[in-house]
Amino acid sequence: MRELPLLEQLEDTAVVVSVPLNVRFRGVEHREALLVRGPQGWGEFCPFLEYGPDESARWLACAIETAWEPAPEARRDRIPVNATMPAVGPERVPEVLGRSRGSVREVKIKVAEKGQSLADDVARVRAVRRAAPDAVLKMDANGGWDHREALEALRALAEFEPAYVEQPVADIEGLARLREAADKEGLRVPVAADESVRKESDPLRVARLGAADLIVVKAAPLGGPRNALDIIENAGLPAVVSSALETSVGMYSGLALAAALPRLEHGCGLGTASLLAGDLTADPLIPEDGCLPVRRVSPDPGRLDEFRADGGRRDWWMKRLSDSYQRLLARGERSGDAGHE
Ligand SMILES: O=C(O)CCC(=O)C1=CC=C[C@@H](O)[C@@H]1C(=O)O
Ligand SMILES: [Mg+2]
Repeated sequence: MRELPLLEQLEDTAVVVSVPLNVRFRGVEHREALLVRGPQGWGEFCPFLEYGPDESARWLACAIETAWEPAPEARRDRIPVNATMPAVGPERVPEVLGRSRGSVREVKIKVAEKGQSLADDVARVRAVRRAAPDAVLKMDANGGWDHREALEALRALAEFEPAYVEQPVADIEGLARLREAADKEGLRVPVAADESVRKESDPLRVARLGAADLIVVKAAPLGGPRNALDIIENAGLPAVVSSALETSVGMYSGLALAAALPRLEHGCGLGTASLLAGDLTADPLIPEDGCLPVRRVSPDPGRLDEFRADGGRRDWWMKRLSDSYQRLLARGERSGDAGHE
């Protein structure tokens, strides 16, 4: 980043919102976020509530980049996306898929949810196959299996010919070991790394250790689109851009990243605005025929009021903003009045 805006500039424009989801996703039922406004438009600072200041600082760098700096040069203006299927029962699958408009070309299905079994996963995947017979399927275990469970799951899921399984086990060495074991069995299921890229101090370790066939990249946890582009280039692996469950306003950082990528081999996980029961705009980024347009979204003032979080939640987010800002300064980012008009 060139220069950070002053903390006061961020605080002056900050609006804290809490938007309900229409289906529980990774334990979240309300998505909280702090929006800031810079010379380029709005940015969304929305680390999940349990994240500490070091991790959150990268999300703030992304919000600032999005609001204060022009997007990296775009190579496309429409992004193919996957529908995202939370760990719901099979009976809810048609309803969730129905929230995307038109045909759905790819579906990413959550598996390995705490308290559920492999049979639950297979039933959900089968229901998706039934509802979208021609769609490419992929699964995301969020590191929820151990080695033995993951191998068993890959065997059970192979019949659906997944494009990949995301983060089947939690750690990088485990991913490498699983790939080797799957290969020995002749299981042709590619492995993607997500948490092993965005939560590691060294996002390139996965690539160095040959622990994944591809990487999942998210603009916010990786410190913004430009940093994410550098990581992808240095990793030398195919990349899938995915959301961090932003509102349609924050989704722009992921769209800008996906638009700038030299190669885009898979649908991106940027269709998650359809998991929100409300959004900050009347024209949300809902996929149509498996694609999203690359466009910035400004919040509607009425909707900002509708979803505004006040009192204790606002105080909590303002403190988080300041803590994360201090971390960015401590990392050597310079503050100035960048972009001050
Ligand atoms: O990739 C997608 O289809 C949607 C985004 C998505 O799955 C996620 C968004 C935010 C937090 C993560 O737990 C989750 C993921 O693990 O990829
Ligand atoms: Mg994931």
